[in-house]
Amino acid sequence: MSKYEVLQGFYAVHDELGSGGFGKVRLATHLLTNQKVAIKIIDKKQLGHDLPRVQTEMDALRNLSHQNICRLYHYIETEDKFFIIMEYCSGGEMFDYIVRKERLEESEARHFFRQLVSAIAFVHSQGYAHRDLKPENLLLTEDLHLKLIDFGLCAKTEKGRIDKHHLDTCCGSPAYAAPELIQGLPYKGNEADVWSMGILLYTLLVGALPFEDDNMQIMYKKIQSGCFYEPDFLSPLSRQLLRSMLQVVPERRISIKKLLEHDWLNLKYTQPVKWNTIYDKNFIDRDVARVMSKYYGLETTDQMIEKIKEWNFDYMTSTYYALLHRKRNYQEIVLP
Ligand SMILES: CN(C)C[C@H]1CC[C@H](N2C(=O)N(C)Cc3cnc4ccc(-c5cc(Cl)c(O)c(Cl)c5)nc4c32)CC1
Repeated sequence: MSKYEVLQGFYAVHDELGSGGFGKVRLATHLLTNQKVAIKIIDKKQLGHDLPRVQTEMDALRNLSHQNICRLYHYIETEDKFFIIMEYCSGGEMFDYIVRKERLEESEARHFFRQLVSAIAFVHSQGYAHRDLKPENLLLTEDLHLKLIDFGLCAKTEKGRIDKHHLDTCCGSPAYAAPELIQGLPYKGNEADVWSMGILLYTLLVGALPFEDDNMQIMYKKIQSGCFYEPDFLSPLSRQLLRSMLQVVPERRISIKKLLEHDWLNLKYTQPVKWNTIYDKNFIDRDVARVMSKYYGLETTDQMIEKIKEWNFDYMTSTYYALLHRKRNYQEIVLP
């Protein structure tokens, strides 16, 4: 008997994939399609004053539909819990991938970094900042596509409102946190994200952190200095990019717009980074809608399409996405 009544008949819950301050993430099966999903289960009692972080993450996940952001399928709130059902990323954490390979060739680092820049450029274009970028929050799919997760600390940078955050939440991990952020100075989420991306690029290319020390105070000093070791194997272009991202003074730091045009990012690529979403909320896959219309007993496929377009993030939304995922993986799309 699964502990979670509300999931009965919709999902079969399996082992834990991992946990964090919020609760736990479990592997599950979407029963109608037999597709794997990940379910983030949050216990309201455990959260206490952190409850708004769930609302923040939900708003972000609802609005940020992008090929390099973990997809929200379904959202259930009960009296004492939240259930956030999302696409399952079977490739695991980017962190483990780097550790296994020690460090990546520049071409492979570029393959992943272009996808991260795409996700963050999109997040910023929608008026958000992630604010907790680190390898643990980058997952991989079976075909090595990068998926950004964990928007619990993200912030809406309202257009026009000066996005000056104070250290309201001890944002992310200090090793990836921008100097202005750890000094508790007012900072801009977008600029802090660019710094964290610089740290991430360094870990991809070097297999180590640019600023590290067991003693937190010494690590902070290293971050404020902005001086980091550049191994000989780094190409001049990659060093130039790292230095432009790891600028201590935020105003001198490269912008995401300039980053998209940077030569290192576009080396050997004919196309610039496609940072806008390739998903179209108004385009519904007809094959999937047809199969669903039969199951939901609707007269026509078009009726089903109109229902799906409501995007209620209910079981219908998750059935649509689960079937779409099957189709994209060349499996037939059938419902019992
Ligand atoms: C270390 N963190 C604080 C939590 C950890 C929990 C397991 C999770 N995971 C893993 O660690 N695998 C190894 C497998 C895995 C597979 N698919 C996943 C799909 C989504 C998510 C996910 C997790 C969280 Cl906390 C989110 O906010 C969002 Cl939007 C998405 N995590 C997944 C996930 C990675 C993060």
